This record gives sequence, C-alpha cells and structure tokens, in this order.
Amino acid sequence: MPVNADAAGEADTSVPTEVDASEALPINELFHSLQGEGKLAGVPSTFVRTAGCNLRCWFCDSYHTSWEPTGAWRGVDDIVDAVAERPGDHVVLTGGEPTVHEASADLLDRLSARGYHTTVETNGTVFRDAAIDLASLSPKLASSTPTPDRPPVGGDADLDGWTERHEERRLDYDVLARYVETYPVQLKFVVTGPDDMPEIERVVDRLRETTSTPVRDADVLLMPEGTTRERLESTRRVVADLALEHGYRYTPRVHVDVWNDAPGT
Ligand SMILES: C[S@@+](CC[C@H](N)C(=O)[O-])C[C@H]1O[C@@H](n2cnc3c(N)ncnc32)[C@H](O)[C@@H]1O
Ligand SMILES: Nc1nc2[nH]cc(C(=O)O)c2c(=O)[nH]1
Ligand code: SF4
Ligand SMILES: [Mg+2]
Repeated sequence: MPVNADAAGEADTSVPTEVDASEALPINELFHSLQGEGKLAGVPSTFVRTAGCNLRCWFCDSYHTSWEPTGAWRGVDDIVDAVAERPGDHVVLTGGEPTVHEASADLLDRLSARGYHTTVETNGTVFRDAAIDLASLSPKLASSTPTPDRPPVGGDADLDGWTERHEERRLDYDVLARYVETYPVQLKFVVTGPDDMPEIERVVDRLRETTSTPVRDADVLLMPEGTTRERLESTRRVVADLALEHGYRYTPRVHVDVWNDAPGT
C-alpha cells in the first residue's frame, strides 16, 4: 500500500479510515540481521522499518520509505508479536523517519516492557519521549541535500520542492539537544568526503553550546556514504583517515560489506 507522506512527512494524509494512527504504523519491512552501523555494530537485531520521512536525502538507502514511501499499516500489537517471532533481544526502529509517527513511542514502550534493548535510528528533527536505550542520531549535512545535480539514487522521483524543504528542516539544535539530554546517544554522520568535515565540526560545536550535557568525541561517529560494496570501496578509506585525523570514531557498514545491497539485510 503506498503511503503518501504529506509535505510534513507525517504520512497522515493517507491513513486509511479504518486505521487508528495512534496504534498503528506503516511498515516497509521487518527483518532480523546484524546491526551494521554504530556503537552496536555486529549485534544480532530485529529491524522494524517504517515508511514516510520528513527529509529527502539524495543518497537515501531506503528509497521506498522516503522518496516513494511504501508500507502496510500494522497495529502495534501485531508488530510486537512479529518481533517476538524473531530471535534475540535487540530491536532497531528505523525508517524512513520513525519519529514522524506518534505510534513509534508506544511501540518502543511496549518492546522495552518486554525486555528488549531499543535503538532508534533518527535524523534528529522530531523529538519523541519513549523507552529508548540508544538514540542513534544522524544529523543531515549540506551534502545530503538533493539538487538537480544530485537527484535521488534508487529511483526517478522528482525533486518537487524537496531541495528547499530538506534544507530548511535538516538541522534542529533544540531537538538534538533534547535527545542528548534524555537518552544515551551516538551522532552518526554520513560522510561523502573531506569537504563535510568543517560542517561536522560546526554541528558538534553548536550542539555543545546548546546543551550542558556532554557530547563526547567518542559519541561522534563518521560513516562512509555508500549503499554498495563498490561505492564503499572508494569512500571508506577516506572516511577512516578523517576519523583518525579528527579524533572521532569510524563506523563501518557491516551489512553492506557482508551482503552488499540485498533486501532485508
Ligand atoms: C535510512 S536512514 C533511516 C533513519 C533516519 N531517517 C536517518 O536518516 O537517520 C538509516 C541510516 O542510514 C543512513 N544512510 C542512509 N543512506 C545512506 C547512504 N547512502 N550511505 C550511508 N548511510 C546512509 C542514515 O544516515 C541513517 O543513519
Ligand atoms: N544490517 C543493518 N543495519 C542497520 N543499521 C541501521 C540501519 C538502518 O537502515 O537504519 C540498518 C540496516 O538497514 N541494516
Ligand atoms: S532522513 Fe533518513 S530516511 Fe529520510 S531521506 Fe534521509 S536517510 Fe532517508
Ligand atoms: Mg539501512
């Protein structure tokens, strides 16, 4: 079922009349894999991927949750049951942008009550109060903004005003600060090359000025841009060297290294 996220990316214009959006989520896919990114890379985890996003990165590796959102509405109970059918005790709620959906908070609370460790993968532009064990913030840099020269990979969607909308929305320091103050966090920047570093330093500095809660260099992770092994082949060495030079962490994309761009990994 297509999920026609509206301009706010809240995916509410297409909520079918029989669906209560406070108790259901549009699910693009649900699968078990190894966490591929960040501080918990390598941990077996069940991924719940919602459809709909309030941003449009040109490089989005989940095109069918952002540029052309597609998913089936499932009740929170049903999603919890589906997670329980998979092994392990770690759950990753991702998207799309899971925080645009009100019911994401309920899902996280229910999973946590069942003893799961919860990670939320978020662009950090919408705050949610929920049982989150790791807020995996991925603030979006200028190099993520789609333009006529940088159209979306993975499909032929029109820019349709998203250059401006993405640019306006991509950084909200008050929201980022609230996440830092409320949950254990990691800041996971997608790095396309050395030109991204000045902006990363500015974002980290300004976040540190916005909150008195420490943001340690060890909480800042540089992740190479790339949805295929071939692309990572050319980005990972550059990004690893940048992490060493700046004293930040490097995170691989384990799932891409292992399974390339196979679906459900
Ligand atoms: C698809 S996003 C969904 C969560 C949320 N919307 C966000 O952007 O953080 C999941 C993760 O993949 C990262 N990502 C998306 N496309 C990527 C690419 N081409 N290369 C590297 N990382 C990418 C995002 O930055 C984010 O950390
Ligand atoms: N294996 C694996 N690890 C991931 N970590 C974050 C992911 C995401 O898409 O949010 C992701 C993903 O799509 N696959
Ligand atoms: S914010 Fe996340 S889901 Fe949205 S377009 Fe960017 S990478 Fe894709
Ligand atoms: Mg992914």
